[in-house]
Amino acid sequence: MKFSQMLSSCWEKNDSLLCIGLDPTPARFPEKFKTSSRPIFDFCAEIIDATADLVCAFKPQIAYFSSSSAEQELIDIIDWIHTNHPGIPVILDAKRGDIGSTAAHYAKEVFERFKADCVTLSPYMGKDSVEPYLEYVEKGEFVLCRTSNKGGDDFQMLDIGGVPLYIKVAEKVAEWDINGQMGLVIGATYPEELKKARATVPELTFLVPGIGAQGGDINAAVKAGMNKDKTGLVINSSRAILYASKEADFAEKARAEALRTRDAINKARG
Ligand SMILES: O=c1ccn([C@@H]2O[C@H](COP(=O)(O)O)[C@@H](O)[C@H]2O)c(=O)[nH]1
Repeated sequence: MKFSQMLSSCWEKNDSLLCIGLDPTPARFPEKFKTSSRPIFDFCAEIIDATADLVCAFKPQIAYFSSSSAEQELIDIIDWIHTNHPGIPVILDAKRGDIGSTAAHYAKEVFERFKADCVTLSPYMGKDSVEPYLEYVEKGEFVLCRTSNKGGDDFQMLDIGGVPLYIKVAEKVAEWDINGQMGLVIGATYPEELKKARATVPELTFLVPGIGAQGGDINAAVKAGMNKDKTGLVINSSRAILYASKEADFAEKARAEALRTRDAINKARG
């Protein structure tokens, strides 16, 4: 099934725009994982099983796996989601960007080796750097547009002939997206920009990090970024859910935080 169809059906089935980010940091895991031979896999699997009915997607961040030489655990956790919670899309947050010949290998890695349904990409190297991903027509790509961090101002807010660069990126992505598979990354920390981007590209889906640990306002972000159908958003929270408790009740507390977040998003949708 196409990534866009998987996402739409999870928005509806789970009544949720919430995406849980899988950013596993072993030092923050509960005690019991100290004796596990695969702590990253075991921790993520428990979080996934406790929350799968509350989300529209899971978003593993590749650096948290590769920095611990845990690529096999990443492969296994994506397989775990597809096998045990079929239909929930996996967005691999890898922020790739390189010349076409190299991008073809990154695309093969993300879609064939890791078997993710979607990937995050940098727009900095232009159209030919994203084209190899688009050849996987069933898959999705979210392109960095207005990132959630303060340093995003350095380039994204530069005036490019009367519009900020992030708006130019939004326009370009809409132009490149001939197959309805692309979207934008826009931080919940910037509701004004969410609103302007939504007005510029009403049809694109936005991946929205920055609520939870980064302090973005859920109500403001949802109201600014949702589309005319009150969807069009994949709102990510990682640390606030994963580390809601460091005790034996971590999965239960993660579920409670996920439920609270999903409901706050839905309240804002109206
Ligand atoms: O603009 C961006 C793009 C990506 N991220 C990623 O999202 C999560 C956020 O984690 P929290 O714990 O909810 O803050 C993380 O994987 C980032 O790499 C982002 O924050 N901002």
